[in-house]
Amino acid sequence: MSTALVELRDVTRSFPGPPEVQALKGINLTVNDGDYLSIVGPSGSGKSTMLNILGLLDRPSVGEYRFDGHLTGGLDEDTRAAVRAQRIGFVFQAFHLMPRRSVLENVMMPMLYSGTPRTEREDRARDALNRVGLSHRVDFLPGTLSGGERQRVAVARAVVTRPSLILADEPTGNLDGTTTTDVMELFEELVTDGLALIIITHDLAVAQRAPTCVHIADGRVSTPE
Ligand SMILES: Nc1ncnc2c1ncn2[C@@H]1O[C@H](COP(=O)(O)OP(=O)(O)OP(=O)(O)O)[C@@H](O)[C@H]1O
Repeated sequence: MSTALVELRDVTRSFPGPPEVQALKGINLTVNDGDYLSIVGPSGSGKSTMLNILGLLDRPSVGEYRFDGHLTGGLDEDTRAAVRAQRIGFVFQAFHLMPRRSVLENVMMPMLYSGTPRTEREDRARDALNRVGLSHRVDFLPGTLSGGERQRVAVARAVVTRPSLILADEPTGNLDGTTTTDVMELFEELVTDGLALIIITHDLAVAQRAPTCVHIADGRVSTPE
């Protein structure tokens, strides 16, 4: 049996408070290479907490998180940061691009501390931008782009390190209908190439595009479909 990319086992995350909040309660989740799943649930149900744990930005209070078969609980912060930088790409609702840097520089940024020579970083960033259909925008500043273009830059930045997993938190929340479809089609091409994609969304039409939709309510997975 091949190793799962992501495995949460009985994961609970409590915030001490007071009052104490149990944001996640006994979550089990397995994600394999090339899996595509959406996470939906009401505000405050634990979606971002789960994404933070999956992205190694936070740790379970109880339970285990294995990434590519390795237990992550005992890893120090530097190792976690390295795994995050090499294996996980993040896409956010508000794009989080650096406003004073060109599109190309934004996409080169995740490789800055990887030791990759500048020429290779630039080639890879140009490839990633080509991939998202923005080769004509490399020298632009993010503020001069449309919302859909900005999110495509963010997708290029997320994939430029060739990660195994993309975590997307409301990636279409600031986009209109047509642009949402464009960005989702782009994500889905990445899944076809073997990346695993986990997307948090309030948009049911977006959620239903994924073959697996995980519903969270009050910190528990309620009805996986
Ligand atoms: N750092 C924290 N300290 C204390 N409580 C927290 C913290 N982070 C999250 N919580 C609580 O945990 C619960 C889950 O929060 P979380 O942000 O994961 O929900 P969510 O489903 O992502 O919500 P939304 O859709 O509104 O973003 C909430 O009750 C929240 O108040």
